[in-house]
Formats: sequence, structure tokens, C-alpha cells
Amino acid sequence: MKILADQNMPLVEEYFSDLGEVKRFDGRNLASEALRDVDVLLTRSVTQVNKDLLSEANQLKFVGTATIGIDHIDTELLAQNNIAFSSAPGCNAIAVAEYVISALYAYSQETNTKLAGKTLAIIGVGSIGQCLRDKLLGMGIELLLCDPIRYENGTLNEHIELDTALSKADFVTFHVPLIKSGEHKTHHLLNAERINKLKSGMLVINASRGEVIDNQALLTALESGKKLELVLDVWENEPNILTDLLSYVRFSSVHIAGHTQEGKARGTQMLYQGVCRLFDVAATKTLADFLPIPALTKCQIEQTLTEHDLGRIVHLVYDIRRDDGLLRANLQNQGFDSLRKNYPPRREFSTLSIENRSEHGAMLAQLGFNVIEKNEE
Ligand SMILES: NC(=O)C1=CN([C@@H]2O[C@H](COP(=O)(O)OP(=O)(O)OC[C@H]3O[C@@H](n4cnc5c(N)ncnc54)[C@H](O)[C@@H]3O)[C@@H](O)[C@H]2O)C=CC1
Ligand SMILES: O=C(O)C(=O)[C@H](O)COP(=O)(O)O
Repeated sequence: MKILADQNMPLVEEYFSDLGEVKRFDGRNLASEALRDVDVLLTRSVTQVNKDLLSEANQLKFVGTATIGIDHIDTELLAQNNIAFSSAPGCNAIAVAEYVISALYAYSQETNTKLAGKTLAIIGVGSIGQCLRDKLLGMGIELLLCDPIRYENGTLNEHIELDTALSKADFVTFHVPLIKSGEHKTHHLLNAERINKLKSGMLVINASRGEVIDNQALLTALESGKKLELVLDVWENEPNILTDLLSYVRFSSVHIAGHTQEGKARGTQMLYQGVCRLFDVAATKTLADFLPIPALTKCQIEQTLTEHDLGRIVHLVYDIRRDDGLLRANLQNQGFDSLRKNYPPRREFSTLSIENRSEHGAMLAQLGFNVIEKNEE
């Protein structure tokens, strides 16, 4: 079996080399000829899988993307050609939720803003939005959930309409898929009109797709004096982003909100399971076989924590300011894609075991840390 995999997908050889011959490709530069005689194509988000790319594919049986978003894949075309398709739903939901939490605490520290008592609107309550909501329950932040689709199909029992959410919230975070047309279109969901109506100083986070916010309209509003706090992981027209926006952004990053080692590895593993299912082979390899031991594994809490202390614990595992600094120092020399390719290791909160003697055990566990209660000893 011939397997063609994106060069930025980790652990492909470890998972797939027993199944066939693995070759790598540069995700933004895959030529249609490279698909001749290929059985399995494994992509990340930067490869457009469309009619042109598949024009030379003579024996393709499986296409997989190790991502949550599938806006780069023509799934109808795959179905018409009887090519099996898998994405990796939820693979990096924890990573994105933790990116947002790291951003909230860093913002709180830099602006001396207390998070408790503030209102956060979560736009799109799927794997990521739900994970974020679950982690933040109990933090004293009021959460407004906006997801008309889940509300209408009865899988979410609360929903607030977008414009009402934007008018009520202090912070807003977007977790919608990129939908280019139709009733629930998300392309430029935050458009010029909505940007102009946002409260002055509102914190706006986008870790979904760049096109969900009209970047040019955002820049125009900021240049005309609109005051906003911005956290942008995703940008329109990546990798050629609107760099003039950077000076107005508090925390910026190169589309890495989902790039924990666990998140990326889960994506590869989910495709491995999909290929094994299609070819009727037992899937014997698991994530635990491959994830390295994290650099930091344990901390100890003795007494009542302040919000500031909680932020410090979050930032022990992941501080968004590292990624903001990397982008600002290196974007011009290295470029967006090279920064993504060389992204330094990042782990999830669950890799930190907390020996806890405080009353905050439940909250720390809710955030995702591995809490070991020591009160009883
Ligand atoms: N920055 C990054 O590294 C990453 C970005 N993403 C992006 O985040 C998106 C969301 O991921 P998941 O939560 O896993 O997807 P999901 O499909 O589980 O959830 C998306 C939710 O958005 C809702 N939605 C759709 N249109 C909406 C609208 N107009 N208004 C409000 N809600 C709407 C859907 O009903 C659904 O519940 C992905 O499609 C992907 O584009 C995903 C992973 C990593
Ligand atoms: O899962 C998604 O959707 C994402 O956006 C990824 O986390 C980032 O995608 P890559 O560009 O690394 O494939």
C-alpha cells in the first residue's frame, strides 16, 4: 500500500509503516502527479483536496485529514469517487480550549482585570466550545453559549443569539467551522457592522478560522480609533497575513491553538484507526506508546489560591505569551509556515499532576489538571 502524508504530521511512520510504504509531502505544494498509484492520502489543513489535486489519482481509496476543520476538503467529490474519508473530530479540542484559558489569564494579568464576574460568549459550542465551557465551569465567569444549529436540533438546551451575546459579553471567543454560504454562514461572521458595534475594550479571541473575522474591516476599525483587545491565532489568507494588524493585537500566534503534542498525535491516531477499519486490519497502536514524558510533571498546592495563582499554574504548562513572542520576533525572517513547522513542544494541562491540600481540588480537576488530593494524609 502507498501512503502519502503531510511532512508536518507527527508519528506517521510509527503508526503506518507496518501497513505500507510511507512518503511525505509539503502540504502547500502537493502536485496532482504525486497522487499516481497512491492508496492513502493523509493531509493537514493546508492542502486543498479538490478536483485538480485528484485529477491523476488512479487508485486512491482513503483520504484523511488529521484536523478538526474540513473546509479544505471537497467531501462530495470524494464520495462521488468512492474514496473513503476521515477527519479527526475533537482531536485537538482540549488544546484549543487550553489556548483560550491561557489567553484569558495572560490578559487578566497584563491588564489587572479580574476574570471572576466577567461574561464570556462562546460562539460555536461543538467539541471545542463545549470543552471550554466544561473547563471554565466553577471559575466565576458567566458563560453565554451561542450555537443556533445545536439549539435547533435539540442537543444544546441554552442559546443566545449572536448580536445579543456580543452586546452583553465582556469577552467573546469564536469556535465555529468555516461555512461559506447558507443560513449559518460563518465567513465574516464578525463583519464591519458587528465590529463597529462591539463595546470599547472588548476582548475578542479567534482560534477558529481566519475568515470568520473580516480582517481588513477589523484593521480599518482599529486604525480609525476603535479600541479592542485581540487574541488572534488564525488569520485571513494564511500564510500571507495582514501584518498591519499585529500592532493592535495583544496575543498573536501562527494557527497553533490546537498544536499540543497530544492534539496532533491524536489526529494521526484517528486516521490510523480509519485506515485500519477500511482495510480490515486490527488497530493495535495507541497514543501512550508514543507520547514523550513532559518536562514538568508535578507541583504542590498548600493553601487557598488567588485568581493570579491559578493563572500561574495554567502558565506553568502553557503560556500563550511564548507563542506571541515567537511570532513577533521571527515572522519577518522565518515566515508563518516555518514558525508552524518548528513549533516548540507544548503539552496539555493533564500532564501536570497537582498534589493538592487546598479547597480548589475540584476546580483544578475541572480545568483538566491531574489532581492528587493530599488532604486526607
Ligand atoms: N486554531 C486551531 O488550531 C484550530 C481551529 N479549529 C477550528 O475550530 C472549528 C470548531 O471546532 P470544533 O468545536 O471541534 O467543531 P465542531 O464541529 O465540533 O463544532 C462547531 C460548532 O459550531 C456550530 N456552528 C456552526 N455554525 C455556527 C454559527 N453560524 N453560529 C454559531 N455556531 C455555529 C456548530 O453547530 C457546532 O456545534 C473547526 O471547524 C476548525 O475550523 C479546530 C481545531 C484547531
Ligand atoms: O484541527 C484543525 O482544524 C486545525 O486548524 C489544526 O489544528 C491546525 O491544522 P494544521 O494546519 O496543523 O493541519
